[in-house]
Amino acid sequence: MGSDQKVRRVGFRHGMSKYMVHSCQLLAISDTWVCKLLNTLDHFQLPLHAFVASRTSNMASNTSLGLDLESIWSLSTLTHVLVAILGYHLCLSIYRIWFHPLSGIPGPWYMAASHLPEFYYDVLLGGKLFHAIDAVHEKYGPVVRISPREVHFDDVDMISILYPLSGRKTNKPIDIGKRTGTPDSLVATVDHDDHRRRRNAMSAFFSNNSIRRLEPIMQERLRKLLIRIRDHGDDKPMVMHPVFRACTNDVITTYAFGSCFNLLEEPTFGEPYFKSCDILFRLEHVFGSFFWLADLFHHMPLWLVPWLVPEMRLLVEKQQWWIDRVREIRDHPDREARSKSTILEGVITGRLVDKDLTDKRLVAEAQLLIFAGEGTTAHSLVAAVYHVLTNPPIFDTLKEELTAAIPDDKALPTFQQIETLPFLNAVIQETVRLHPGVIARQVRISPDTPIAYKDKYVIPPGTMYSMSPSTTHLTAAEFGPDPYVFRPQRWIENPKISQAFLGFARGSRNCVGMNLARKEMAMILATLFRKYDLAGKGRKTEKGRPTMALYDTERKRDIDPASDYIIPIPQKGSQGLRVVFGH
Ligand code: HEM
Repeated sequence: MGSDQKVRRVGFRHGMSKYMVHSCQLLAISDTWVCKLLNTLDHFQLPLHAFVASRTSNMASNTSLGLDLESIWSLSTLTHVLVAILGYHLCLSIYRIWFHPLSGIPGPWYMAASHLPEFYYDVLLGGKLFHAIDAVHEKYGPVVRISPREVHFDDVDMISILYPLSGRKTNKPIDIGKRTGTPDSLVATVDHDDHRRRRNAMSAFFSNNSIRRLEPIMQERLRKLLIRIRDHGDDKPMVMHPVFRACTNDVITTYAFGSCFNLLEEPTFGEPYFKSCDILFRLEHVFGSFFWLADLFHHMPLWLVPWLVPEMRLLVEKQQWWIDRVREIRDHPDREARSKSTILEGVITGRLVDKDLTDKRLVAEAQLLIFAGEGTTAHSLVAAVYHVLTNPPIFDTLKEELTAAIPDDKALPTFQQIETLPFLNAVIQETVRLHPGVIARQVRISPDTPIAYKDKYVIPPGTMYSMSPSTTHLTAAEFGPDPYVFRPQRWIENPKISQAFLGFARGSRNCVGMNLARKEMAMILATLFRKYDLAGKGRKTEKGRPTMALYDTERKRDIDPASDYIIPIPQKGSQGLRVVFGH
């Protein structure tokens, strides 16, 4: 185990003991509170009966006593209701720990007993369950029960069994739709067969051949990106996340609808809009814990949302734009004859059934495409730039490869030039391993077939099970003794390690946009690192050559995930990756 990983592990252990203490405190507090309440009520019972009896005898002569009696009765009813609720939860917890079909799976009793730990880590602490899960694996082994109804794995040998490409049905729980507010989008589709039909309508747009049509669109955006960087001014730190997010948003919106918001041209790179979207991500765990709240929120009319949450106005405006575009395509009299150059045109005119073509589902699909296609790739791009700039030997190897492939440093790269560059591809793969743009657990359900774990345990059909890239990518033996270290060469030395890679998920529900994500990353990284030289301590730069260097950016604070809100979020107060350019 490398020293960095040890540090991380010790950090986890420390974090875990802290979390355990917190959860025990929480349970203890609620327990004490409940005991106190019961004692008080118990204590109250006898005097209450005596009081009721004495008052009842006087009732006929004093009408005001009727009111007292009512409040007394309601108090007594409340006592019974509370005791019944507590009794029910106690029995349920006992059942879940000792008699549930998952009771033999290792894991802490409090996670088996209730959803309270999930609520505590994800809602109260803010997206921290993923750290707690790592610590639970460390203590209980590669298969653990992390909630009354979910089993989590950290075993590379299970990947092909848990995430098959074909051969058995793979469902998803309704949770994902509730959390994201897109219950009928592809990623949240519960039923296996519905998913296959919807995925087929979209997947052709993401083949390597299909995305070739995006080359001029990407090049045009890259030209704009370079202009914005030049105009930003020399030696002035540039916050890169919104810049990359604007770039990826423009590309995916154009591909989905045929036009975009030109966020790269906005002075703020669309940051206020992104902040507006992030509120939805921040609500994810709250909605996951309170489905009724999710339903209430997602069923309210669109105009009411900014009225209740003014910060979401910009997102609602974009949602209205998506709705208008979807209706325009779907309700076009000559729908079938329309060209199918955009994803939405393809989806709408594809072989779908009526229930797939409702306003609600199509807008959810549009929202999924935009959200899945922008922040994810931008997050990984930020991490890639950080690692290349902090590792001069990696920068030099990449520069050498790019210089050979793209002889003219004033020209933008073409798809053909960057397609087969082993080191650039290794940089991308290593980045997504350490910094996947989707950090959420990859949850699935096998609806009909039980899943066996090495003759030890059987996961019954209908059970939620999951794996997480943030766990497996730091523990799998495939990644050697230094899994926390950014070392692209590992992918060139041993390509077989890809069998432990979960960055884009695996199986029939893996990331449909991964070719696009890889291509966007390759084009943006090739453009930046071909044009700019690395400046900094001990680096000799040629006079007149453009340079780039990191500005006050730390891995733990600004790059590593501190919270899981589907997308990874860095520590509070972080400004993310900042870079200074010189021209
Ligand atoms: C580095 C960038 C990206 C990463 C790390 C990533 C990762 C993932 C992962 C892990 C999933 C599976 C989620 C689950 O198990 O529930 C997924 C699904 C998906 N991704 Fe990506 N993604 C990236 C970029 C993109 C891009 C550019 C698009 C383009 C629109 C995209 C579209 C989708 C869609 C539509 C799904 C749902 C697929 C399905 O359920 O069949 N992703 N992505």
